[in-house]
Amino acid sequence: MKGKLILEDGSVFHGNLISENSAVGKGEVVFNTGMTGYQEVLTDPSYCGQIVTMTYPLIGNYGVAKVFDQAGQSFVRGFVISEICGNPSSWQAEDSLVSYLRSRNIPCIYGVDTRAITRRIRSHGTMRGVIVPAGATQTEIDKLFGTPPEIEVVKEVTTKEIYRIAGQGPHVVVVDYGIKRNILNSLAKAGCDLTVVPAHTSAQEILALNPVGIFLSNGPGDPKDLAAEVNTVRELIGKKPIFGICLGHQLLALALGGNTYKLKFGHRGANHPVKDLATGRVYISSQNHGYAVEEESLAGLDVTITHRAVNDGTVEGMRHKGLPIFSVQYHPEAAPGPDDNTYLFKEFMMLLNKEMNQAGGN
Ligand SMILES: NC(=O)CC[C@H](N)C(=O)O
Repeated sequence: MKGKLILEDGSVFHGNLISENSAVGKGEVVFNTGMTGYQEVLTDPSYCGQIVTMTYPLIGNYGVAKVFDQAGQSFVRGFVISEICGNPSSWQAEDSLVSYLRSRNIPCIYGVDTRAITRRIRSHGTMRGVIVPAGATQTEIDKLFGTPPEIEVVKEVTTKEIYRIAGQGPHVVVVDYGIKRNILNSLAKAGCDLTVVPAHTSAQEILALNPVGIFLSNGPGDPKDLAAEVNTVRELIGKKPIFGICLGHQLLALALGGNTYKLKFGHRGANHPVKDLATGRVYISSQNHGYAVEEESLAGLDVTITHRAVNDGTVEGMRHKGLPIFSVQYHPEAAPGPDDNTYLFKEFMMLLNKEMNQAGGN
């Protein structure tokens, strides 16, 4: 079935729809430059509300397997591919991407010029868009564009109930704003005993669980839409060691008195270089963010900038000067991407062990 992707600026990209049942999708159109990792991208809850364009020209060639899912379902509003591989080959493949997209009713358009889309987004900035059948009327299209942008995306992706992932080490409360499975795996692998709580959990409820430390997860949307969550983080500062990733990093910055802003077209891919400012070493990182922490807003706060994006200088990490609190904008858990940054989970463990020793010594 023929279809098209229409951007807010009126540009139209023609292609084929993967299924008639899920022909319509609307959301903010973003691009991801990863050469692999399409299944992790599809199931990363941080993409909730967005239509993702993959810039790599051939997607689906190693199929899909359960082990790569980052959540129980996909929250993307659409997927845009140049050439889709219907005949995958990999020892791990359990199914093809085509049937994965169809069985989950994920709106997908393929056979489109993804590089042209990317160039347009790069020059105009991120825009909203819709995926529709070729025959969609202007009234139908106007109606889709007429609906307001989604802001309650964290509510959609956060866990509905508290759950535990038992471990031998320090107890950590994980605030789930839309957590990727591999973050939970990485924390568990580092030795943490985990209690995962919904995004709206209050500071009192979190502290009542008596954690050694607190982890703030990744998640979709604009951090400034999360006033209650920012207040909660503010109440937690100074009480326990805190580690934040991506949205967690942004919420921490807002809670400390800093500011966030929207990037023109964001960072999404698996090979973004970040510089550790203390050592000068450059790490290759997995990234997925459309917002960032405003550097000037951190001046005068008790915060040191620890990492910076090599491509555009964006703040990619910070650390509190006096408290055991640190955060990164990129994804040390990778999935997809390189494992260069998993040492950060060990650093969190060191803070937790120190906290336990101090508590033991009191
Ligand atoms: N991966 C994330 O946590 C993304 C954070 C936020 N939604 C952003 O786009 O910047």
